[in-house]
Formats: sequence, C-alpha cells, structure tokens
Amino acid sequence: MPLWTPVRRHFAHFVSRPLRTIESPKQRARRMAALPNEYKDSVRIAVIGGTGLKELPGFTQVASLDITTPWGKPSSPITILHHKCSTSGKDVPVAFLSRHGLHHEIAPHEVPSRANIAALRSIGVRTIIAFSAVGSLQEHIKPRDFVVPDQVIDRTKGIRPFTFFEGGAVAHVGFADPFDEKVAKIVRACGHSLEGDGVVLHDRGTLICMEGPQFSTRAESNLYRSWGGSVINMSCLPEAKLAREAEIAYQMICMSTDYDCWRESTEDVTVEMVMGNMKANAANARRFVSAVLDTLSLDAHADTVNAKHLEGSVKFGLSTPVTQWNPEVKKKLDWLFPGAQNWSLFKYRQEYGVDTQSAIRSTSQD
Ligand SMILES: CSC[C@H]1O[C@H](OP(=O)(O)O)[C@H](O)[C@@H]1O
Ligand SMILES: Nc1ncnc2[nH]cnc12
Repeated sequence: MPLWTPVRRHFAHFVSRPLRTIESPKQRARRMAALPNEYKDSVRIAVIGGTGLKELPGFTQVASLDITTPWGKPSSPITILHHKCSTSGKDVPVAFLSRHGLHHEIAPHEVPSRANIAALRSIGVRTIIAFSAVGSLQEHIKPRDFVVPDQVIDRTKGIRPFTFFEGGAVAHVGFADPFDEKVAKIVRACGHSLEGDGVVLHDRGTLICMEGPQFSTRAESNLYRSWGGSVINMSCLPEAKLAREAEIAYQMICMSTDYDCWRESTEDVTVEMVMGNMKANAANARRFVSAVLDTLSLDAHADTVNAKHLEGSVKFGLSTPVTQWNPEVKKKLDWLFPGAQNWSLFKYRQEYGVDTQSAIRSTSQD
C-alpha cells in the first residue's frame, strides 16, 4: 500500500465528517465565562445536577455567578437560566449548580456542600431540586426508573463537613423527614403526568447514602436491602442536612442506573453502566425537570417555593445565645442569615418558654 493512502483516507474522512456538535470542556468553560457575572433579581429555585447532569440544556443561560462564601467556593459557577413557564409564559429564573464540578472532577466526599448551599441561599434560593444517579436495591426499581425518596440512612463516615453550626454556635434542627414533603408532592405529580411517556416513577423510597467513592461490597449491598433500603448513592448527605439548616426546602429526584451488586443475574455496577443509563434516559430527566420547574413557577406554589414553612426554624433550634457567638461565628452565620446577629427570639423562648410554632407565626417579622 503506498505510504500516502492512510493520510488521504484520514483527510477524506475529516472533510466529509459532519460538523462537531459536542462541546469540549474548554469551549464550555469559555462559554460560561462569557456570561454576565451578576444577576439582579432574587432566584428562588435551584437545580443541583449530579452524575451525567452537568448542565440543563434547553434553557436560556443569562448569567454565570462566581461566588465565594465563608465556607469556600461552590463546586462550579452557578448558572442562572431563564425557564419559560408553559402556563404563564413568564421567564422564571432558575439557578443551576453542577455538584461534581464542570468536568466531574470533584469526588462525592470532596463536594463542598456547605459552600454550595450557602452560595445558593445567598442569591435567594429557598427550594432545591437535587438530581442523583442511584443504584437500585429492589427488584421492582428497574434501571432508568425515577424515585422520589422520602427517607435516608446515613452511611457516610463523618469525614465530610456536615453542619453550619459549630465553632461556638450550636443549633439542632429537625431531620426526621429529611426531604421536603410539600415539594415532593409537586415533584410526584409532575412525574406521574409523564408516565406512559417513558417515565416510570416510584413515589417513595429509602435512600442509603454511602461514603464511596468505591462502590459497596456484596455483603453491604445485601445488608442495606435487609434494612429496607430502596436505592443507594454517595451524594445526598450532607447536602440535604445543610439545606435543612439553611431553611431551604430540598427534594432529591433519583434515577436508577444499576442494580448495585446484590442481584445475581445482573452484572455488578460499573461507571460505564451508570453513565450509559443516564445518557439513555437524559431526555426523560430533562422533561421531568422542565415539568417540575413549570409547576413550581405557578403563583399557587409561591409559599412552598419560598419555604415559608421553614422560615424561623433555625432560631428555635439554637442552643447558644447570639450574645455568646464569637466574632468568627457571627461573621459566618450573619453571611448565611443576614441579620442573625440581631436574633432575639432565642432570648424570648428561654425567658418565656413559649410554644415555638405559635411564636414563629406571631413573630415572623422579628
Ligand atoms: C458515577 S457512579 C457514582 C456517583 O454517581 C452518583 O452521583 P450523583 O449522586 O451526584 O448523581 C453517586 O452519588 C456517586 O457520586
Ligand atoms: N450502585 C451505586 N452505588 C452508589 N452510588 C451509585 N450511583 C449510581 N449507582 C450507584
């Protein structure tokens, strides 16, 4: 074969190849950097994307915010998207954050969840829809099915920073129901509206959040099944805990990508399997998010989206009087809750022993 043939073949292939439509990481970073770095309105709703969901295509990107919090920088710049609500026609701003970074360079145990949650709250976010690729621990939850979990079992190992309240300010918030039931109801209704159209939804489930980054052993996988676990991931915690501490309504939407390693007739989970199923079901995931954003944008859900039901809960979970906060804690918590330095309800509760819920209602302006 003459020497030049492969070159010519290669060139012929090059010229006849369709134009590249897949963006390189560099191009993507450049495109984001070209967006304005500020957005003047409050953004109430955020989507946190996980494995296989680094962006929300199909929405207009209007800004890319580079925020530094007292807990460091978030996983990625926060993109502000305009979602055109299909019922009202209004443009609703939505924040998008990629949990594992722009190039999936952040491992589950390295995700800066405090910075992520604090940065989202700082731009006004009060409702988070978090996406996650999960392994199924139950036969009836098939790969590509969606699950809206209502419980979580913490199998992380305590190596991830998991609270805003430490170093001199102690608070304990309720976490009996780790997800937001009001948001969950909306998410479930949206998921069901897409059923029959390729979307299969399980209304409830117990999520096991393991440490990783290695997948589980078979013994662990079977143990979790015996505990009643429905699905497993590595990313729900401390994200959900921190959202609760920040008085943000948080609901995770899980998409099953594999049967982990407990099912004898199926191959053990691999990254290839996870990515393959995420990719194959990406259109459904997008339709699901779109439907959820559409519904959350309705005026009828404004109180839920603004997390009115969580407002003031941290004040009542405080164990350390604000007057005792050290300057560093004061600075951090005042960043998270502007005006926290002046919280007086703690004193009120201590002195008068009031019923906390009625105090929240009667002094919501405090
Ligand atoms: C790539 S498989 C393990 C990885 O996938 C899930 O990511 P995410 O929850 O962010 O969608 C899981 O939690 C692990 O981080
Ligand atoms: N089997 C699995 N275990 C933990 N996280 C996962 N994410 C997707 N599949 C998973």
